[in-house]
Amino acid sequence: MAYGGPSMNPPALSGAVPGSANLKQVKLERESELRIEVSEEPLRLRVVNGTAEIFGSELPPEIWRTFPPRMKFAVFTWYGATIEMDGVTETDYTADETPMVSYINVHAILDARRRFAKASTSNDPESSQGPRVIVVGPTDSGKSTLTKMLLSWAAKQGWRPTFVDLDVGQGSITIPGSIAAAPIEMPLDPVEGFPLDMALVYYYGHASPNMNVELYKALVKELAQVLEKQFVGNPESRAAGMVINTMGWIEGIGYELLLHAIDTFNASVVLVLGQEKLFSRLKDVLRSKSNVDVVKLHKSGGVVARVKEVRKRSRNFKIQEYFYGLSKELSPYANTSSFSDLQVFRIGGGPQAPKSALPAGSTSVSNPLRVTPVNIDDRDLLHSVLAVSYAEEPDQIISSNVSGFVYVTEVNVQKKKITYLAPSPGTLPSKLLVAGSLAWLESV
Ligand SMILES: Nc1ncnc2c1ncn2[C@@H]1O[C@H](COP(=O)(O)OP(=O)(O)OP(=O)(O)O)[C@@H](O)[C@H]1O
Repeated sequence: MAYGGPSMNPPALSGAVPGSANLKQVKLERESELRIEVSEEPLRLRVVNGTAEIFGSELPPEIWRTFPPRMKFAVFTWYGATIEMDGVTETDYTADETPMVSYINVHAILDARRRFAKASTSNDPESSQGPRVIVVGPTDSGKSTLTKMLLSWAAKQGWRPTFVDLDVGQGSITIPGSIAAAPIEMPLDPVEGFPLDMALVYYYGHASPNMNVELYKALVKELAQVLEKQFVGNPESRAAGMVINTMGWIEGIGYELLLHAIDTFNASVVLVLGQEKLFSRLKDVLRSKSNVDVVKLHKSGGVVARVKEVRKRSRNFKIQEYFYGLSKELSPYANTSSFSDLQVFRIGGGPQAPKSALPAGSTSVSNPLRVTPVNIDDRDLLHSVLAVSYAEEPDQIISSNVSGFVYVTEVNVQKKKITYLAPSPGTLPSKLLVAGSLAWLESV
């Protein structure tokens, strides 16, 4: 089967349904998908006949679901289905050339490895460890989408795999600028996405690892160590293994960081999406590791590329979603504290000059892991997103995960008061807050 670009087949049965101007039915043949870009208005959709799934998560029959503006997704069917849409889309078309068969084959192999790990009676940490999958590839190759599918298919079969998100640029579990992990107990909701309630979150504070590479690595290591400890006491989740999503930065330092993640999480399966060069580099460099499989997979023709501006906007939406909910249905709580009740810290000395930019022979003197207090008076914090650390002392900040985030809406220097939004009421679980370079303007 060829996995080239989309084949723009006209839907076999398509047209307005009497009763609503925007109601349309689409009949999908087996192993084909309906690719949709939602317009600025929400779209309702349901399965009328047959079975269909969105990125690995099956849609219940007959029930209307509402998809938010600008969402891009595909409704895929293994055996054929009729889909009904109510609303105006930006684009919708069917495609029968998809890489889904190769993706489900990967899932089947992972499933067999999970069973093997579960059946292992020995205490050998190797054989009782399920697959540790890392998905890598350039930007817009469909990494997050493949990650979702693998997790949802595994959860559907009763596994409880751990999702790890190392992509600080977009942030699937929580706001961008974070790395996080969460157990996935059931197929992901196609609209709600990843569950946040049991997530283990570390705050890096920037949208690109470039801003402080050493900090990024330190947090990745911290997260991996905590998960490792959790696996020791939990054979079920150990056998289910993990699926790790990475960022699309695959050149230079980005490539080094991929190798660092593969090594730190002891990945056993590296899935390379959409780039021959990366596949061949990783295959070469990991050749000596007999327990690591490097697998090349085709990118889906349905993946929608996002330009820099769109990425920035989607980061802003993600922050907005954290405080206001997906459809702005939540109201965050505004709190005011005295400067003296909170302590805000920054990690590292701001952006580091790349080595190449320094005079020959010199090295940067700033310590990228230094934790320094921020003077709240200087108003720099206005519109910042701050993480609430679980650290008890400032020197524990790097090794501590965070309970959540606040957004600074006002800094009153005269009264020495700071006002912020928080997703839940009451006092913050900690007085130690962490600042980065992540800011947000509510109007965006
Ligand atoms: N088959 C498909 N049909 C329609 N839309 C799709 C399909 N596959 C992926 N998409 C959409 O394309 C966009 C990009 O996909 P995805 O986020 O998986 O890429 P990525 O490689 O993880 O991106 P990043 O560069 O941010 O790491 C998403 O909005 C996703 O929902």
